[in-house]
Amino acid sequence: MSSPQIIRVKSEEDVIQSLCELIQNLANKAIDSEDVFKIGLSGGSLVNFLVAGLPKITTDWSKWRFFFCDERVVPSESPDSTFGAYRKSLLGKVPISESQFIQIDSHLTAEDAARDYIRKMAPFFAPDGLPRFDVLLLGMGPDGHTCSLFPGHRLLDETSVWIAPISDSPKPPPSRITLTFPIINNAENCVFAIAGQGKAEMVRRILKDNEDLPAGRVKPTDGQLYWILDEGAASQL
Ligand SMILES: O=C1O[C@H](COP(=O)(O)O)[C@@H](O)[C@H](O)[C@H]1O
Repeated sequence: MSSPQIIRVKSEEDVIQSLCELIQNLANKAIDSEDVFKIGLSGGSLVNFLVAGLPKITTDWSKWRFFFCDERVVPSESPDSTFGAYRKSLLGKVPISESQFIQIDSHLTAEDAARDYIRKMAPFFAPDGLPRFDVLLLGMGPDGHTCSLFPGHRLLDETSVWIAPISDSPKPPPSRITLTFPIINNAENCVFAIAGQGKAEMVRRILKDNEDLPAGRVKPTDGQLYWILDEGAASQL
């Protein structure tokens, strides 16, 4: 793994700008070489970052395919649905359609939804080996979780499936699906974009103290890891 690139900027607006410039570069590079750009989205604060920044970038939007790093198994009309959040706030701001999102089937149990999502994802990737995303956009909760991989949870050591179900998420809603570490760490680029003092302690525990927390286990084996931090988030480094 190459060493993580830690990009320190002043404000949340600067985090959004750096993040979206980086996404633009990576997207256009992938489109030039592969004619498609495969990006994994997280929920939470990332949604607002992307809604503010993506309308400003220049790219061929028709080539983008949106996957979910994790998703809550709730109807897309629910305020807890990550797809629902992007549909409500991003569609209409950039020229993309719902069909470019690889969505979960929320009518299924988490177990079946995870299996179904693997089936939906598979045709976008080479038939042998692990899926290799161009970019995974990752969040980090104040407890150090990323995707729906929570501290101390048995899914941290899951290596047998690309996507795992979780029905006891400590953060509501309890029923979710999540990428597992073998897939996360097979991505070409993993990007954390973090703003605010509220995450400063966790950023320090991961990046400085090297504590074994879920977000700290993101270490792409043959890819690049980025942490984009504003002054607040980087204040304990
Ligand atoms: O529950 C979740 O939380 C994380 C972190 O969210 P944030 O609001 O603290 O940024 C998010 O990355 C994940 O996708 C989501 O399901």
